[in-house]
Amino acid sequence: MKIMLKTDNIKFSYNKTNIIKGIDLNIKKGSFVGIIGPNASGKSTLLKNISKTLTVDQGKVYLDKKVLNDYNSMELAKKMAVVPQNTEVNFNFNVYDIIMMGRHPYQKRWSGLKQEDKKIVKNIMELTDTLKLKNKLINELSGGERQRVIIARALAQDPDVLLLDEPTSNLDINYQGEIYGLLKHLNQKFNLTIITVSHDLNLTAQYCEELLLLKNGKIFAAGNAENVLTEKNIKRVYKAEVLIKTNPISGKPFVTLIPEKNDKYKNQKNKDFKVHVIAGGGTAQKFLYKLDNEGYPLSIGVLNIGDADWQAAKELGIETVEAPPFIEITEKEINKNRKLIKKADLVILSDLPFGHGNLANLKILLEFPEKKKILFSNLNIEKRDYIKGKAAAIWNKIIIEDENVILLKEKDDLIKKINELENMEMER
Ligand SMILES: Nc1ncnc2c1ncn2[C@@H]1O[C@H](COP(=O)(O)OP(=O)(O)OP(=O)(O)O)[C@@H](O)[C@H]1O
Repeated sequence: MKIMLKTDNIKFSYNKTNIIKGIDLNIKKGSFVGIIGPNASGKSTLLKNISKTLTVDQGKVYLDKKVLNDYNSMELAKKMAVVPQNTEVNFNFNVYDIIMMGRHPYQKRWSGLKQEDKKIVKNIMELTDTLKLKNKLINELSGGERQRVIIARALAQDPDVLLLDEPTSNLDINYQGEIYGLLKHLNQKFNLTIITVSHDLNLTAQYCEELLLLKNGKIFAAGNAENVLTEKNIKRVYKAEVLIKTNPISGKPFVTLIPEKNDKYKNQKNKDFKVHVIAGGGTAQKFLYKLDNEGYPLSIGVLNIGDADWQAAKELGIETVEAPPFIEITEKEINKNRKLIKKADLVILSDLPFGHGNLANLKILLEFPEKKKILFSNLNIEKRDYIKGKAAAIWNKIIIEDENVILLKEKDDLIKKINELENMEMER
């Protein structure tokens, strides 16, 4: 496939500070590439290097096989258009005139606007939803409106390559989707090569077929969204803890920040009282967040993968024994759970329903009569027993015979109760 833009080991410094530290790009014609990376990793500088806004110190940039520096400005403007990060315009022209400026490389000196230019601009204004702004002055527009006008002006250049630096940073959620939808449309219909810089990992994952993850002036990872947007890569590059799920509609990765793990200002209590939770079906998710927030070291199991409690445990980074859904928990998983219970100072049994698949999660409590336990008793066990009284029989045995059981009706009382137990433990 034809290479539209290529760089060979390019380097660039601002005042002797090396910013771009050797980058090789091979961008195919008609591709849609997203450059991502943390603040100051060099994304905008790279974009400026490949658009001749800044000339590289070392290495070469080729646009359609020709060295970038050999293009004159008019030739380059017909081939490549740039939507910069800062879309402020110095002169207060109206929207129509601003977009028409994009036709400038095609106009001969002294010849006025051609019918064709007018037609192209009108089409682009329709595509970008800027027609209604036609007579407004550019400096009277909102940030988002101005951004769409600047994108329209770039499209009016009818380029082969479109470079955009954070094209949706000023846009509301509706226009974010619309602009990326428009870019995808132009990419697919007209084979326009598009390179965007963005901080929006999810929009990039959704629309760009290739991602370049920059770290400190170098490419850290490149490829499709599934390979680039991994929890490990994001932790290494952004130093952020995220959870990557799959967008159920597009099948693309979806990145969620885990606030609890990234909050430097959070009161880190780091208690020394270990709590193991047995739950399922989303019966524990609320109190898991509360316990984590209180600083209790937590473990949980055995949970079905995909269950709401499993999701919460993952988000909080809790040590979890997990099992595939719809099949009975195996001896191996039970054993892992056993080990975690052994290490815990307290076990909490949530008011989960029991079936054949998870009965082992209840039975295991019989093995630990000496361990402090909190059992939620608000929901009658008979109502949660889907195996003809088997679960109820075990539950009743535990609450009758086990002296370390505390029955709790209200989940809201949980923290208070645990604090009491923790204090008793410390006094011993
Ligand atoms: N004109 C300049 N003069 C000197 N240093 C600059 C200049 N422009 C950028 N830098 C520095 O170069 C580094 C890379 O900046 P750049 O704007 O390329 O990063 P970025 O990845 O686009 O960041 P952001 O995500 O914050 O927009 C930063 O440390 C920045 O301070």
